[in-house]
Amino acid sequence: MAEDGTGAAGGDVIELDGVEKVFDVRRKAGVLRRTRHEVRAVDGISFTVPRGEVVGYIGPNGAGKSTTIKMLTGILNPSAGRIRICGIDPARERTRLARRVGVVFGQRTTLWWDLPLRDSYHLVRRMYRIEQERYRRNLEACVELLDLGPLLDVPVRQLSLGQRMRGDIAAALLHDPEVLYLDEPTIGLDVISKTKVRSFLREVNAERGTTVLLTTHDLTDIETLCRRVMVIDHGRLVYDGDLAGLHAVGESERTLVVDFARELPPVEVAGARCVKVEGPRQWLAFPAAASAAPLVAAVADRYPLVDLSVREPAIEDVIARMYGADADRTPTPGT
Ligand SMILES: Nc1ncnc2c1ncn2[C@@H]1O[C@H](COP(=O)(O)OP(=O)(O)OP(=O)(O)O)[C@@H](O)[C@H]1O
Repeated sequence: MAEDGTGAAGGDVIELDGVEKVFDVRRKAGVLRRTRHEVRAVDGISFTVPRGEVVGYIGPNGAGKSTTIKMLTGILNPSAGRIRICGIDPARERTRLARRVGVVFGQRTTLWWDLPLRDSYHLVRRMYRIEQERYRRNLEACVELLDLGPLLDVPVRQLSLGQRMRGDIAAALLHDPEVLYLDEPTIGLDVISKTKVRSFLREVNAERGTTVLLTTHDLTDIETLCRRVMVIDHGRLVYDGDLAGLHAVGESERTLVVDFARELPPVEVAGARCVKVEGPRQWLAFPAAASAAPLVAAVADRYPLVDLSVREPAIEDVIARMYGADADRTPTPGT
């Protein structure tokens, strides 16, 4: 990627080399005394992301994900190492970089609380000096794909979490960013909103070739959107590959939750084991890297099936299993 930040087609859009972030934390240790210690939130991370790739950036709570994203936007300065986004150093040229990236933080909105969505978007347009025709085109596409039409005149504070999130994602895309950072974009959303957000992001990536870095605690986000996943733990990159590989390394399991027409003894099917029975409902654990289709076919063939769903393992479980810390535990079946 050109150092001048011109962002030539192709090449690596996100580049990190030996990046560290150390926080200096002071704690009260008496009436007048304060102790100081260091929190090494990001501890020597290197990776590159080529243009157009959608990458999952996952890890347990406190692993260093948000700190990384804040450094990639220029909000935080790295303590060591080198970062380039579209060839730009985020800490030195935050404003110039802002024109090339979009950011969505699931836990807080970038919209104006008391303004209707439409007015928030006008302000975004003026802030980024988006040319009128481009703005109209982008807004139209977002409104259609994210079902925002009926919400445009509603003040942001009156929107549900799912509606607000869709509104935030549209705001982040109005200036056609080349790179999109999404920090927990589906957190707290219902199933329908999650599906809408995921299919919209797929469309944006396919149509515009936007490079996406996504942090999430929801493995279905990763499964539907990312071919590549990076795992960070204690500030270090501990895995970089595809999701199937991650499941294989962690020997993780998914769960087929099956409702039968009546109560049955634990069913026996090849490739799965029954881990819980509750009335006519049973939980069958199977290797997460395997397809659910043959298992579903085998169960449907031999038993009176009413309904079924597939549960993904929790990201925390997958990572714990990577280290063998939890190797003997069966996944916690949901209800
Ligand atoms: N401003 C700060 N001052 C001191 N310590 C911080 C600061 N920001 C983050 N940390 C610490 O750095 C570590 C990484 O935090 P970070 O928020 O990046 O984790 P995360 O992976 O995003 O976690 P979560 O999934 O809970 O959002 C944690 O130990 C956190 O307490």
